[in-house]
Formats: sequence, structure tokens, C-alpha cells
Amino acid sequence: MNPKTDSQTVRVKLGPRSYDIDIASDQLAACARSVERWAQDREVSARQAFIVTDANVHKPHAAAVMQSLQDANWETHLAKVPAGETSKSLTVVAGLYDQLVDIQAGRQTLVIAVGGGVVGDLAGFVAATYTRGVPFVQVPTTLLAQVDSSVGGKVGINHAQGKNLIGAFHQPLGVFIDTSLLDTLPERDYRSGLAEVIKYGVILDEEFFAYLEQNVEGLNQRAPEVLRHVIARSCELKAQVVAADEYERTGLRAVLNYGHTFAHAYEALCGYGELTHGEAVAIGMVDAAQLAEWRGQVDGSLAQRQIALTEAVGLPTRLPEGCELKQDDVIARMKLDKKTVAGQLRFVLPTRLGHVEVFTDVDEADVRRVLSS
Ligand SMILES: NC(=O)c1ccc[n+]([C@@H]2O[C@H](COP(=O)([O-])OP(=O)(O)OC[C@H]3O[C@@H](n4cnc5c(N)ncnc54)[C@H](O)[C@@H]3O)[C@@H](O)[C@H]2O)c1
Ligand SMILES: O=C(O)C(=O)C[C@@H](O)[C@H](O)[C@H](O)COP(=O)(O)O
Ligand SMILES: [Zn+2]
Repeated sequence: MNPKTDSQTVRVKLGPRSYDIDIASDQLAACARSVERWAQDREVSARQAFIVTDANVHKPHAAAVMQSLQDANWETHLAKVPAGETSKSLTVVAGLYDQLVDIQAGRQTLVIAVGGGVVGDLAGFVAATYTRGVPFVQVPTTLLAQVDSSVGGKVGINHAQGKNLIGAFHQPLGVFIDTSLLDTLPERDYRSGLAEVIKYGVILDEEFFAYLEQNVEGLNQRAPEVLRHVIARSCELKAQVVAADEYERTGLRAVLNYGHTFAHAYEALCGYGELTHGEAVAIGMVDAAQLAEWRGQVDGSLAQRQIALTEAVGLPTRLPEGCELKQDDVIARMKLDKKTVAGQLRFVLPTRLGHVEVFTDVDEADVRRVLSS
């Protein structure tokens, strides 16, 4: 941390695709400085930016990014999509391609996502595919996006049957995190991000999990020093995993999918946007912990601690009333999970707090037992 500027940088080490995550507070008006540095490093000289945002983030945040770039003599264009999960669709992607064509965007046009995970995944997918790939920068504005979705290069949209079924790996040139943007984030969306934060503790870092337990009040009050630590540590952990297995080939990156086999099925079946991604992940992680316990991999204390922390930060641990799902439907959706190989489901399960592994030998009967509990 640089005490003068109160900013810090986490490096994602990916050889020629390496990049910085700049973390600061109250610095959005200066974001063009980071963008210019990243553009220069990658020899992007066109100075044309296509900013993608949503209706809730446009003012003040995307407008501030646009102003910062204009002040630095960039030509800027703004594309506003409807807020919410349903914007991760082919229809919205097509509309963004049309706007890129209208402005005669080329291979050097910089796409900048200013928003939560939805805007980041969507804009990143457009950046990965327009003219076979244009440079891309992430300015995440939700906690979830600051701790998870803006880092690692997974971009994509949903299919009616399954989450993120259409997508690509397309790393950003850089990620600009301004923690003060979270001041305007609605409570439900803030809590959603905490699910992915708890995930890092369970899968990779027992000490971080204990820190979260000890700082529940700070988390609930969005205490700036707690948030700063949580965001920086989450980015460090994700950066390490992504650097070790960028394309999720060896199974190492799959640890980030803890709880997601359940969660993605729930999101699709309850209707996109009914449960937030973070809520679905919170419930899915409890299911995964329960599954691990019943398989005899962990004792009951892991699920108990995970449930207690999840509840303490106001996240659900069970599906809400009104979202009663048929087991066969959930299993069918799970089989669309990207970890599935030859029809065989794979689950990321803990073997102790702070460590998870990918298991291919999970009995469907055990999964059904969890679903009916
Ligand atoms: N690519 C990845 O690695 C990855 C990782 C995790 C999640 N995701 C994806 O991220 C998505 C969820 O992201 P999310 O939770 O950020 O949801 P989101 O993008 O829908 O944002 C949540 C809500 O907050 C509003 N908002 C955003 N920033 C705001 C701000 N600063 N002030 C006021 N309102 C603000 C948005 O308009 C939206 O209504 C899901 O689609 C999920 O699949 C992707
Ligand atoms: O970055 C990853 O890898 C993750 O799995 C992070 C998850 O939190 C995120 O929800 C991701 O989009 C899920 O990826 P998917 O490949 O299961 O669609
Ligand atoms: Zn997730």
C-alpha cells in the first residue's frame, strides 16, 4: 500500500497478458491515468473508448469515467444497457455490436465496462468477439465485481437453460477498483458480493475466513478499512488461482466454482434475476458443505461455521419460499455445468476449512439427499 495515495496494486501474472488491478478510494476522476498507462503498455494508440454501463450506474459513475477520459483527450461513446441479469443475452450483445459498427470501431477501440458483474461479463464478451477481439478494461462498481468478476477474464452471457453457457476467456488490460463506488450500492447487491468473499475463505484461506468471522460488524457496516482489506485479499487470492490455471484446464481454477454447480442451476430455474448470483452462491456453498459432510470428508463444524457467517452477513442459506424446484430439473440443469465431463458431474468440495478439491465420484443419491434437506 502507498500511504500517500492510499492506493495499492495487485498484479495478475499471465505472461504477455499480465495486468494490474489498481485499488484506490475516491479516485474515479483520475481513472484515465491508469487507462492511459495500460493502453500505452499494450500499444493501443487509437484513443477511442466505448463505455458500457447500465441505467443505475450511468450517473454518477460511468459519467465520471467518461469525463476523466475526455479530459485526457479520448473520444468517448457511451452504451447504456438495462440493469440486471437479463442483459446477459444475445439480444443485448447484438445491440452493442450495432453501436460499435455505428461508431466505426476498430481493433484498437477500447471497451470499458463500468458496472457490476453483469456489465463486466457482457461488455467483456462483446470485446472478446467484436473484430475477433478488442482491448478491454474493467471498472467494477459492485462488491461482487470488485472481488471476483472483474478479475480473471471469464466473460459471457446466459442461455435460457444455463448460466454463462456462451462465453470466452478475454483478459482485461487492467482493472480499476474504486472502493468508494460501493457507497451507492443497494444493500441486497452489497450482501451478494459477500458470498464470493466467504467463498475465498472456505476454498483457500482459513485465516481470511476467521478474519471475516471476527469482522462481521465491519462487514455489515461497510467499514472502509475492512472493505479495503477484503477487496485486496480477494483479488490477491483470485489472481494467484487464475495465474496458475488461466483457462480452467488443470482443475486448479475450478476451485473458484465452489457452490456454483448448485447455484447456477438455481439461478436458471428460479428465473434469472430472481435470486442474485451471490445469494445463489451462498445457498449453493451451504449445499456443497453439507454434501462434503455426508460423504464423510469434513466434520459438521465446517458447515456450521459457514452457515453462521453466511447468516451473520444477511445472506440466505436455503432457497426462498416460492422457489420450490423439482430435483430432476435441478440435476438436469447441473449436467449443463461447464465442469461436467462425459455426463459426469464434478463437484468442488471442502476437505478442510481453507481447502477444496474437485470430485468426480459423487453419487447422485447424495446430491438428491442434499436437495431434499
Ligand atoms: N466473470 C466472472 O468471473 C464472474 C464472477 C462472479 C460473478 N459473475 C457474474 O456477475 C453477475 C453478478 O454481478 P453483480 O452482483 O455485480 O450484479 P449486477 O451487475 O446485476 O449489479 C447488481 C445491481 O447493482 C447495480 N449497481 C452496480 N453498481 C452500482 C453502484 N455502485 N451503485 C448503485 N447501483 C449499482 C446494478 O445496476 C444492478 O442493479 C452474474 O451474472 C454472475 O454470473 C461473473
Ligand atoms: O473465475 C472463475 O473461474 C469463477 O468460477 C468465478 C465464479 O465466481 C463466477 O461465478 C464464474 O462466472 C463462474 O464461471 P462458470 O465457468 O461456472 O460459468
Ligand atoms: Zn460466482
